[in-house]
Amino acid sequence: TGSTRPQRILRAVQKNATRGDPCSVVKAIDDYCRHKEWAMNVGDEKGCIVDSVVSEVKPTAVLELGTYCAYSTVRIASLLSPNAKLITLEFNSDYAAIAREVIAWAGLQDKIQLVEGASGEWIPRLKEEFGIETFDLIFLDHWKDRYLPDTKLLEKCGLLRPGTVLLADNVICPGTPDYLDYVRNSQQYKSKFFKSHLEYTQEEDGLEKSVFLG
Ligand SMILES: CCCNc1ncnc2c1ncn2[C@@H]1O[C@H](/C=C/CNC(=O)c2cc(-c3ccc(F)cc3)cc(O)c2O)[C@H](C)[C@H]1O
Ligand SMILES: [Mg+2]
Repeated sequence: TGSTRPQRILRAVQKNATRGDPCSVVKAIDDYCRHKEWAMNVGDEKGCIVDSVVSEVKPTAVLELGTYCAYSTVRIASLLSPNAKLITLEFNSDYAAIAREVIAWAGLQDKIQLVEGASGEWIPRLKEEFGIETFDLIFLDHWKDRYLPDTKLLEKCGLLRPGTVLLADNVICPGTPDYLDYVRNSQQYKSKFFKSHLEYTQEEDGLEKSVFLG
């Protein structure tokens, strides 16, 4: 009954990061996953691209699909304006528990609402449960075969507006072919690929930024 990788990541945060300092939390996770054991965080290289998109969009309502250890949750939330909110969906209760601790260590509990549940069940409830009209930015980083169905569900639920930005991780590795095909060929999206590398490796990967046109 040893520890899990997320538990070891949380321990690295508690050991090496300063409470209330999101940047030190991000750095502690990157240092651990680069030098001790790989984990599927968006990472520091793709993370800089995420930062630039967040800074450009200046979102007040952000949705993240797939929290895992809350690396990207903390990274994005640390860049948000005082009144902005980030909702993150995680359906694995063990990961959700770790993520809550990482978010607390970063001191970002007031900006982040972690919802423990599946995207398919919760996307239709976000308007009613959280008073959301539409999202300004959506970060997709959950199971890769769920990017497309969940994007269609977001459209159906009226959670996208002209200008909403969808930012998708791993469009090369592991890859999200059906999603890429959809956003790149649909008249409803203006899509752009940001070439990068798989977190902590030299493998090719990248992010797809798709603006919903309505
Ligand atoms: C009901 C299901 C849908 N609804 C859901 N609703 C809520 N939460 C959901 C849903 N589906 C999944 N989640 C949660 O999101 C997380 C899942 C994250 C998944 N990420 C990857 O698989 C990946 C792989 C590699 C990779 C690359 C190269 C390799 F060699 C190995 C691995 C790299 C990367 O950057 C990656 O993000 C978490 C583990 C899982 O519980
Ligand atoms: Mg990813």
